[in-house]
Amino acid sequence: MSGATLEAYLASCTGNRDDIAREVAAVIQRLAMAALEVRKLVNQGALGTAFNGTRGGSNADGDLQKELDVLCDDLFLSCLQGAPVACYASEELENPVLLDPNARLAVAIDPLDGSSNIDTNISIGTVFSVLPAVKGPGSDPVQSFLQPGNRQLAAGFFLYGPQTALVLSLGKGTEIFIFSNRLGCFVQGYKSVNIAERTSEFAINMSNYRHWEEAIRLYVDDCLAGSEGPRERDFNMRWIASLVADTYRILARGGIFLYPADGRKGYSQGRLRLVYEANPIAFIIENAGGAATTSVTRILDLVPENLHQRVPLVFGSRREVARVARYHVDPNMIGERAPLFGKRGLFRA
Ligand SMILES: O=P(O)(O)OC[C@H]1O[C@](O)(COP(=O)(O)O)[C@@H](O)[C@@H]1O
Ligand SMILES: [Mg+2]
Ligand SMILES: [Mg+2]
Repeated sequence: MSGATLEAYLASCTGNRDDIAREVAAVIQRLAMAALEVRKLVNQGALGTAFNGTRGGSNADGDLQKELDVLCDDLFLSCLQGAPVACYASEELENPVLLDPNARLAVAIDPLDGSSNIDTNISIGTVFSVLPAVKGPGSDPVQSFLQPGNRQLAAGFFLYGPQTALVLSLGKGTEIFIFSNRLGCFVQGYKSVNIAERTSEFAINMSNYRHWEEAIRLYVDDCLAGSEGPRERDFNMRWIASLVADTYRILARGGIFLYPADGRKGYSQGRLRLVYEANPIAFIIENAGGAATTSVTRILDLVPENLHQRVPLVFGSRREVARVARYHVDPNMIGERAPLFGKRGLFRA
C-alpha cells in the first residue's frame, strides 16, 4: 500500500514539466470529478430519479440506451469543457464532439460500461482513453480516434462497485486508486499491478459456445476437461458480464477474459468496441504485465477503421493469452491434445 492521493501521484509523474503530460493529468482529474457524480447516481439505485429504464433510443451501435448511459455521457462531456481537450468521442454519440480546436488531446469514453447490469446492483464503470489529437488543415475530429492504441497517452477505468476505484495507466505501469470516504479523494491502493503469468481461471460467456469458431471451443473444452484433459489441472470460471469488473478481477488475481467473434448476427467481430473499450483495457493490461489480442493479433497495433468498430478481445495472463493464439495458428496443438482429443483436430476439414 502506498497511500498517495491521485493528485499527488499525478504531480509526481508530471513534476515541473510543462508538456502534454501535465495536460493529461488535468484531464484525469476532471474525469475523476465527473466519476464521483456518477458514483452518487449509481449508489442511489432505484431511489435515484434517473436510475431505471431505457431511453427508448439506441446508441450509434444499435444498443438500447439506458437513462444512466445518456446521463453519464452528459456528465463526462461537460466535465471536459474548458479542459485541454480538442475532441470527445463516446459510445453514446455517433460522431465526436469538437471541444477546443487548439487543444492537444482527444478523449474517447464508454461512459457506462456494463450498463445491462444497472438494475442488478452489479459493479459497472467508465472506461476512458486519452490520445494525442490529430491536427492538420481541415482535419476531421474522427481522425484523432483512428490511431492505433499504442499511441494512447493514458487509459483507465472507474469502477462503481463495493469500492469506487480508478485503474490508471500513464504508460509506465498500472496503478489502482480507491476512493477514500475519509479523505474525500482517490488514494493509491495498489502500486504497479503485476498480472500473474499463469492462471487457472477463465472468463467467457459460455451461453455462446455453439456460436464460437472451433479454436475457441477447443480452448474452452480443454479448460473444462481440467485435470483429466491436456491441461492436467482444474480450471475455475467467472463471467460478470461487466468488462470493468472482469478486468479488475484479472488485475487482482490473474485470469483470462475472452469475448471472441461468433456466428450470431452482428457478432462477426465480437461485441466489444476497439476505440473506447478494447484499446484502453489492452493498454492497462499490457502495462500490468499481461497481454491483449484479438485471439491472434495484438490489440494495440490495430488501426481502427471507424469509431464504433467492434473487435474480438482476449486478454489477461500472458501465457494463457499466448496459448489461445496457438489454438488458432499452431498445428502442433493437435499433437499436444492427442491422444485424448486428437480426433477433433483443430484443422479438420
Ligand atoms: O451480455 P454479454 O454478451 O455477455 O456481454 C457482456 C459485455 O458487454 C458489455 O456490457 C458491453 O459494454 P456496454 O454495457 O458499455 O455496452 C461489457 O461490459 C461486457 O463484458
Ligand atoms: Mg462497454
Ligand atoms: Mg457503455
